[in-house]
Amino acid sequence: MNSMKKLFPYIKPYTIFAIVGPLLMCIEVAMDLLQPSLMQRIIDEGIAHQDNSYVIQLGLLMLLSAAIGLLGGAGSSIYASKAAVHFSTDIRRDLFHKMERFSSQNTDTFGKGKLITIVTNDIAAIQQALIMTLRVFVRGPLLFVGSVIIVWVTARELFPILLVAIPILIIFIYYFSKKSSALYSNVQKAMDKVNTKLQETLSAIPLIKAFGREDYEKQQFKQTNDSLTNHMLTAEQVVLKLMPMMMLVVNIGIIAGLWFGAIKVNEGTLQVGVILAFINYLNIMMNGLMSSSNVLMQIARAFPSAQRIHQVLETDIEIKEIEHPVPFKKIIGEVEFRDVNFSYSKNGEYVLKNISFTAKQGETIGIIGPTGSGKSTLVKLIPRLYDPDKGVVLIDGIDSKTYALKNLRDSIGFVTQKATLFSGSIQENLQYGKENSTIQEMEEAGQMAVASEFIDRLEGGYSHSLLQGATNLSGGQQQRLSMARAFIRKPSILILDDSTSAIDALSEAKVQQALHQKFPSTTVFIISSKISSVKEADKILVLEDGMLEAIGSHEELLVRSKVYQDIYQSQRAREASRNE
Ligand SMILES: Nc1ncnc2c1ncn2[C@@H]1O[C@H](COP(=O)(O)OP(=O)(O)OP(=O)(O)O)[C@@H](O)[C@H]1O
Repeated sequence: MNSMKKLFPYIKPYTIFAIVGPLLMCIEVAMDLLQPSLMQRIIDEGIAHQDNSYVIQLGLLMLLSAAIGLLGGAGSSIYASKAAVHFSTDIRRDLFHKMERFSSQNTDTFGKGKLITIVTNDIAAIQQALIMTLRVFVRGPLLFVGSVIIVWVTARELFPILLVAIPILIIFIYYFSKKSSALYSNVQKAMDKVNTKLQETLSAIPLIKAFGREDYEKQQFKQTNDSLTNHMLTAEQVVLKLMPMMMLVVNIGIIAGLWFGAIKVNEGTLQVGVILAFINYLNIMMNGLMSSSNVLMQIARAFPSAQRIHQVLETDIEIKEIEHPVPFKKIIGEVEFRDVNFSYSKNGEYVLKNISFTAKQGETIGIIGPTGSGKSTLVKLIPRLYDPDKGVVLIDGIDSKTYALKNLRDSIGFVTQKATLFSGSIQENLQYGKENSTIQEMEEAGQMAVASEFIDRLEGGYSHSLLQGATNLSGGQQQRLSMARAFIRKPSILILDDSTSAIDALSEAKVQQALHQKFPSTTVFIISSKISSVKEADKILVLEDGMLEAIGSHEELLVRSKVYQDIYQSQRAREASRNE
C-alpha cells in the first residue's frame, strides 16, 4: 500500500481527469439503477391497468435513461484512460531517468531483465489498475449500494435474502483477491526470467549458432516459458473460479426470491413487478460486487508492480554528486591515486589494493597486467563510474568527488573495452561525444582514429546508418568509431581500455602518433595486453591481482618487474614463432 501511495503524486497533474471520469460514471450508474424501477412500474401500473400510453411513456423514459447512461459511460472511459495513460507515461519517464543514472552496481543488483519487466509489464499493470479504479471502482460499489437501498425501499419483504447472500459474496471476494496478489507476484518473477533469457539470447545469436547450441537454448527457453505459463495459469484459474461461485450464490438468491415472492404474491402482500425488479437488482448487485472484485484483484496485482517500480525510483544511486561541488572549472588532467582500494562485492574482497600513482598533465600512462588483475576497474574510478572504498582519486589535486559529475565527465574521453555504438547515423554517434560538432570536427576525429578511410567508403559517409549494436560494421571499425567519438571531445583525460585489440599494428601506431601531435596536453591512459601498445608510454603501471606490482618506463620495467618481464618474454616468443 505504501508503494502505491508513493505513486499518488503522479496522478496530481491529471486530477481533473481523475475527478471527471468517476463523476460521469455516477451518471451511468444512476441510469442503470433507474431501469428496473421503471420496468417494475411498467408491469405493476401500466400493464396491470392496461394503460398503454403510460407504458409507452415509461418505455421512452427507459430509452432516454439508457442513452444518458451511455454518454456518461463513454465520457468516463475517455477521462479515466487519459488520467491513467498520462500517469503511467510520467512514471515510465522517471524510471528511465533514474535507470540512466544507475551505477553499474545498481543495474547489476536489479538485473536487466527485471528492469525491462518493470518498465513494460509493471507499468501496464498499474495503468490498468488505475483505469479500472477510476471507472469500475466507482461503478461497482455505487451499483451495489444503490441496489441494496432500492431493494430496502421497494422490496423490503425480500431483503433478508440479501442479508445472507451479501456476506457470502464478500468473503469470496476477499479470499480470492488476497490469493491472486501472491500468485501474480510469482507471475512477475517468472516474466523477469523470460525477459532476461530473451535479452541474453538475442544478443548472443551468432555465438549460439557458431556453437550449434540452438536446441540447448530452445530447451532453456522452454523451461523459462513453461514456468511462466504455469504461474499464469494458476493465477488466472484462481481468478476465473470466482465468477461461477458468485453466480451460484446469486442464483440461489434468485430462487429464494421467487419462492418467497410467490408466497407473498399469493398472500396479496406483494406485486409481481417487485419480484422482477428484485431479481434485476440482485443481478446488478452481483455485477457491482463482481466488478469491484475485479478491480480489487487488479489492484492486488498492481501492488507488487507498484512496489517494484517504487524500488527503482527510490534506489540510492551509488555514485552521488556532492551538495556543493567546486565551481565549474577547466580540468587540466593531472590524476593521482592515493592508497586506493576497491571492492565490487563490498565484502572486503578487494579488486584494487593500495593503488598509488600520479599521472601528470600530458603524460601517457600504460596499464598492463594479467587478465582480471584490475586494469579496467582502475580506470573506471577516474570518471567515477565507481568510487573507491578506501583512499582517494585526485584530479588536478582535488578529490574527484568534489567536482560536479558533469564537470568531471565532460573532461574525460572514455573508449570502453567493448565498443558500444547506437543505432543511427555515424554522425549521430560521433555527436554523442560532442553535441553539435561540425563535420570538420568529425572528420578530424575520424582521421585521428584512422576511421575516415572506412567511413568515406561507406554509402552516405558520415550519414551512413548503423544497425542496432553496429552489427553492420566490423569489430575493428567499431573500435575506431568509438575512439573517434572520444577524440572529438578533445578531452583533458583520455582513457583507452584495450580499445585497439581489433586494430592492426600500423593503424594503432598512427593513432598513437596522432594523439601525440594533436593532444599534447591530454593525459592518456592506455590499457593493453600488448607490450607494443604501452611501450612508448611515459609510465607503465603493472598490475597483478589488484596490486601495483611495479611502475616505470618500458626499459625500467624490463629490469625491475617480474610480471612485465614474463609478459614481454611470452610475447617475444610468440612473435618469434610467428616469424619462423
Ligand atoms: N561488475 C563487476 N562485478 C563484480 N566483479 C567484477 C565486475 N567487473 C569486474 N569484476 C571482477 O574484478 C576483477 C578485475 O576485473 P577487471 O575487469 O578490472 O580486470 P582486467 O584486468 O581489466 O581484466 P581483462 O584484462 O580481462 O579485461 C576480476 O576478478 C573480475 O571478475
